[in-house]
Amino acid sequence: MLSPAQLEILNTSKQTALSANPDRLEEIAQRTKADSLSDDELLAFLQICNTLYRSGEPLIPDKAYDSVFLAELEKRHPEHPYLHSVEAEKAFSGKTVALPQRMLSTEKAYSKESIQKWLTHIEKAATELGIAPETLIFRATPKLDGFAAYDDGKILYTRGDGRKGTDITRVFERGMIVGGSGKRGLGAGEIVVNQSYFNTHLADTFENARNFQASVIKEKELEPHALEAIQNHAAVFFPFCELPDWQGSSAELTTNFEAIVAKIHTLVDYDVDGVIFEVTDERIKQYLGATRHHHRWQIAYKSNAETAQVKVLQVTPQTSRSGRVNPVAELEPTRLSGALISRATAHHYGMVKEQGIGAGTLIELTRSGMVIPKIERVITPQTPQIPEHCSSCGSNLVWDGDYLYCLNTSQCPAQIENTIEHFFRTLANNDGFGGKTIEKLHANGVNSVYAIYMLTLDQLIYMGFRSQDGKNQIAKNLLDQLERSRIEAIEDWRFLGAFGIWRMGLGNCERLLQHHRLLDIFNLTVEDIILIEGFAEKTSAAVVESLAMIKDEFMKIYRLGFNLIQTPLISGQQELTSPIAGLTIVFTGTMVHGKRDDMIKEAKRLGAKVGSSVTGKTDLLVTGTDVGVTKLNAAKENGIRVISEEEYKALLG
Ligand SMILES: NC(=O)c1ccc[n+]([C@@H]2O[C@H](COP(=O)([O-])OP(=O)(O)OC[C@H]3O[C@@H](n4cnc5c(N)ncnc54)[C@H](O)[C@@H]3O)[C@@H](O)[C@H]2O)c1
Ligand SMILES: [Zn+2]
Repeated sequence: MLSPAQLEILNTSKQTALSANPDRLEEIAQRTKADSLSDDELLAFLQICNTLYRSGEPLIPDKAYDSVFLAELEKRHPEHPYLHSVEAEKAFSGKTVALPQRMLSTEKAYSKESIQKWLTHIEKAATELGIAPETLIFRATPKLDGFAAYDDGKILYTRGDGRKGTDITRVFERGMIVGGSGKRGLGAGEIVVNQSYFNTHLADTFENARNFQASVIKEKELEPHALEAIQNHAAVFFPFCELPDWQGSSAELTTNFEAIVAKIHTLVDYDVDGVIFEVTDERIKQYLGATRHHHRWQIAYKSNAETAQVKVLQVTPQTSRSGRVNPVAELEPTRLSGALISRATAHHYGMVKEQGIGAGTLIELTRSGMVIPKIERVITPQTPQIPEHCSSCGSNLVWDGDYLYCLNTSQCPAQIENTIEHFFRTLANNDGFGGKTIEKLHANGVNSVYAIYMLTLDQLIYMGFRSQDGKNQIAKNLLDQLERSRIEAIEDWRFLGAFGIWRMGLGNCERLLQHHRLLDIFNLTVEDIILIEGFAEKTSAAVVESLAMIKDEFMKIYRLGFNLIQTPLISGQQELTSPIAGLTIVFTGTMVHGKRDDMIKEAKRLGAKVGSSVTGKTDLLVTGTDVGVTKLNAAKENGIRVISEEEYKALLG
């Protein structure tokens, strides 16, 4: 499942048609097979992965991105511009400014041989310049896996597209310090977070370090834990020139290669995803220059140790807002290509049971980007740890296929609290309703979003929302935030998404509301929803069912009066300009360009009526191959225009 955050990024970036189709996106991401994709699809997929990765919400592991999808593009089109430029990041809000110096990516090497080749290249350049190769000094530093930025002493810039970045000086105003000597103005570096700090203080709030780093940069008010991390100096901007390093000659580097690489990985307590080698002589740097993608005097070595064998300490069940119980394996903390990993998820309890995952199980772990890694393979199984009762409410758990569920929807604290938390988090126009507050409210008998909106100041104070000196500011703040959530404008699709309807992530909510007004959606049938692109039959049925279930609660909350921005309807606009609006069309035969069902949906979207047989009312008969004579004759008799699939495509333009 794509997360709400991922869908939101896709929604706002709208780069490609593929980003409007989360189901297809997920299918590609999960199969990690690139050869079946068309060129367009492959490029679109790479761009989407890149956008998500740079926004802190990676969709696929780095390894899959590099060695499956990027490699496929390289195999097909070695000269493709995407491979030869800096992968741009989605612009963060803030002023766009030209970078004082170009920021590039790095060339990558995965073997010692490639590094040796690079050394030979540098030595050749030295000889050409009349410099004795033995006198050259090489520098090795940890390749920080953080968020690249550039500090000119006044402004801190993001890398952007390598030429223009965003002014994010605000991170210094938030109290972030510079790592190393602490001096400003030292050029390129990365925003990084201390690994041990992340694991003990942030791992519960942020899915991964990349996610945290991106959040530090955003304009939005900082999450309290993130602010605390900055103030505790656990998150810093570290200039590359200040990094601890190894320096030596080419001969020393070749002789002690493995030891140097191992040593560099231990020099900092930040996520590291390789070693950067560079030559220090400025004359050679100048002489070699750069491609549009990387400096020729620098190279990144990435070892392939991206998998590790790890022991499971225990499997912890977590009940989600839908009642599904997810198995989370707590692991012996293990360093995997730079990151310290202490938790992994198994796909579902079916897998836990079948493969024997419990205390003491040895598993093979693959680092998935920076996301909580998934368990790839069980090496030595143990007795599986399967819960019988919900860890939150104690009710009996039941199996549905591979999944375990707690069915106590109306009383299970985990489900209620996660549902409420999801509501406020999705609205994203309020603060204060995090896990702890909601837990406390629930402990005081408040068990729905509506009930929260009904609370009075006295009730909140009575529940203990006041400071030790008896002041009522905390309770007042909560009421203010509730008010703010209603007054501050939000898109109606976000409001709908906050109800956590099954299969209705933010992307689907927006798509639905592009075709129907918010209050009309409760009257829709499965057939109505299927017509919308991206909704298959199963999804449509689930949506109708869940909408019916939440209708009462939805209406109660809706009537509180929120400041909703209406999604513009696209069907109306498309219909007006569509060449087939108002026509009655019949499709017949086998279509070659796509499925007939899809063509029917498209035609309806463009304002046409679609008939199943040719009658006097038919305007257009569209024919594929193997067309039956009955329809053709009927068309002839009624003087109806008959066109081929090609002609129909041309008509739509
Ligand atoms: N998982 C995904 O979906 C996904 C998507 C896009 C990219 N990626 C990953 O991103 C990588 C490509 O990103 P990139 O273009 O940023 O290139 P890169 O990984 O080669 O990193 C280049 C950057 O390294 C930084 N750097 C860190 N430590 C440094 C040091 N000690 N000295 C000098 N520079 C240092 C610089 O900021 C430079 O901009 C690939 O490895 C890919 O796996 C993953
Ligand atoms: Zn429960």
